[in-house]
Amino acid sequence: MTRNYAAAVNWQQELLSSIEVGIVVLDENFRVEVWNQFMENHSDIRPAQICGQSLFHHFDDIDESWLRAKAEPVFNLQTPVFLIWEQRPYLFRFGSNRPITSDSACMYQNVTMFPLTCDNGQTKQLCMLVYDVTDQALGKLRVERLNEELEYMSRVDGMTGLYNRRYWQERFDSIFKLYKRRDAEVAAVMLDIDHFKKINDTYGHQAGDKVIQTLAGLINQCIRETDLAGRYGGEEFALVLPDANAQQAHLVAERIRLAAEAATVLHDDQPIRFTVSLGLAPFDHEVTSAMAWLEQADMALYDAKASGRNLAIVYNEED
Ligand SMILES: Nc1nc2c(ncn2[C@@H]2O[C@H](COP(=O)(O)OP(=O)(O)OP(=O)(O)O)[C@@H](O)[C@H]2O)c(=O)[nH]1
Repeated sequence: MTRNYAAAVNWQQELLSSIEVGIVVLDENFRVEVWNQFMENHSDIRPAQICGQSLFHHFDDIDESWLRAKAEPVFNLQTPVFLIWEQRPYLFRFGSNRPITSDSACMYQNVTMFPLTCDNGQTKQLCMLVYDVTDQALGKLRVERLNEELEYMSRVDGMTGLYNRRYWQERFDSIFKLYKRRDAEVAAVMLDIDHFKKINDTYGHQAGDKVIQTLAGLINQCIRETDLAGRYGGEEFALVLPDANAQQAHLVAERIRLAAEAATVLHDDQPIRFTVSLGLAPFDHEVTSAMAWLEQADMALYDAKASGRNLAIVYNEED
């Protein structure tokens, strides 16, 4: 061995040891030929323990048939293959050395596999480069989570947890368009707390807020998951009940009305009772816009108020 050649081999060894990337060389049977310092540090497996042995023998949580299928083009077509953390968070289950306050117990990894070609042009080995992308992945996951939270907050009324008016209206408009093309039943409901001003005036605004929150909870208990409930205004709520004809929607409305009538809200040890009025409008193909449909429910609500309150009334064109 010449002096220059020996020095080059030494540098290569140092390079393999100091680089902050995992380097693994595998033969066609997935036996390990090279296992650098990065891999040793994170796995606690020394090269002498793993070289010459099957990778799967040491990492039985790696899905063998999946990895073999992924590596096939590297051996057969001599093309590189990339495994990214978004598809699988990691190939090797290594602990993350991030602070325990971070959300990751494991190291997120991107892995590149590329062919090592012999002089005769054949590929008998592949090289894996294992990149620690934990910071990048956690950053991206955090941004995604924040965006989801923002989207949720932009749709929901902070006081009740029901949809806010803007989002409810948006969904209502698309439901209207959908049912215009369908031959199916759906009903819109508007409901409003009776004499709410009196509740505010008697018990205070905070007590009024509690009544609104209690009613929102009752509405949620009385409707299906597929129904759409929103806070339309101060003490006014709007619902859409898919697959409900006038009679079925009236049953739901009555359930809400009776639940409100039976509820007691405690504020400063004072029991507060309240009732609600509801107006229902089953979808009618003749109706020309979502707004016109909602106005029918509003007219029925007006009717319920005018007829004495604590009532659920179905819109009737003749009235
Ligand atoms: N506590 C509280 N009050 C609100 C809120 N939004 C609106 N209000 C009050 O709700 C009251 C609604 O009063 P009105 O529209 O006169 O209706 P009402 O007293 O319920 O009478 P009817 O609907 O005719 O039975 C007003 O006093 C508003 O100030 C809110 O978020 N919290």
